[in-house]
Amino acid sequence: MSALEVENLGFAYGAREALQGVGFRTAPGRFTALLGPNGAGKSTLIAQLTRLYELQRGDIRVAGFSLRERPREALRRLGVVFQQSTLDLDLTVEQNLRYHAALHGMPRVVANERIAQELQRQHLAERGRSKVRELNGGHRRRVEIARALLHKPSLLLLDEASAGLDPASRRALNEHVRALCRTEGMSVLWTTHLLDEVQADDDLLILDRGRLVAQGRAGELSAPDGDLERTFTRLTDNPVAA
Ligand SMILES: Nc1ncnc2c1ncn2[C@@H]1O[C@H](COP(=O)(O)OP(=O)(O)OP(=O)(O)O)[C@@H](O)[C@H]1O
Repeated sequence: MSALEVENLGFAYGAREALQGVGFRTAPGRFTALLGPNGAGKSTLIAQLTRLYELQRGDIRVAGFSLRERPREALRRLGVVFQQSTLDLDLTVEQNLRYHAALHGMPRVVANERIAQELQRQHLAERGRSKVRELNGGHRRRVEIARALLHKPSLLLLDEASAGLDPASRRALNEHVRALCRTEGMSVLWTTHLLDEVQADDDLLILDRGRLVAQGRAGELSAPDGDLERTFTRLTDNPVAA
């Protein structure tokens, strides 16, 4: 079964078409990059995936559950790290995670166990008692990943998760999430407008002006010369983002 299936998705803001006939599947245990220049429709797609916006045309399935027919089951299998951080800077890492677990009705004993496991997995075990304000940007993002994974979703969605980080932290975060796929079999959808966050072995989706213009293994899409930047520019008519 696919980790995520998007079927003939269409969305318009009034008369303005933001997504048209978008369809793809992502494989379990894989790092899938959704790449597109500004305005391509990435945020609109994410907003529908997370049910911030109602679906207009088409459907989305998470681990086989349709967002139209079984929205609760679908959302339960989805963990999301949004572009804008929603951590409370004046609470500790553990307090932030406990608060989230309580909001989701997780019994306290279960929550404490899951929090300890997740902090370990995100290499943050020593930072549980630190205030979020004391952490650097990369660590804060990893706290958000821990939080997104508390309810054990099968798909982790990261929306421009590296935005605002310096280049070294950006690379480290990207590597960290790849390692979750490799060693833990996590399915990931990573949206970005930055080509250097894509590697040859990734499954790649390229979105441009509301349409999916390419999908496949990144290394194959950039053949014959292996130059993904040239492929991206050709497909989207867009000079590459810095
Ligand atoms: N609230 C809105 N009202 C009208 N048009 C919108 C609205 N939000 C987005 N759009 C338009 O829909 C299209 C897709 O925008 P969207 O924000 O989904 O793209 P994006 O790929 O996420 O870009 P960015 O990285 O800049 O956020 C763009 O043409 C945008 O101008």
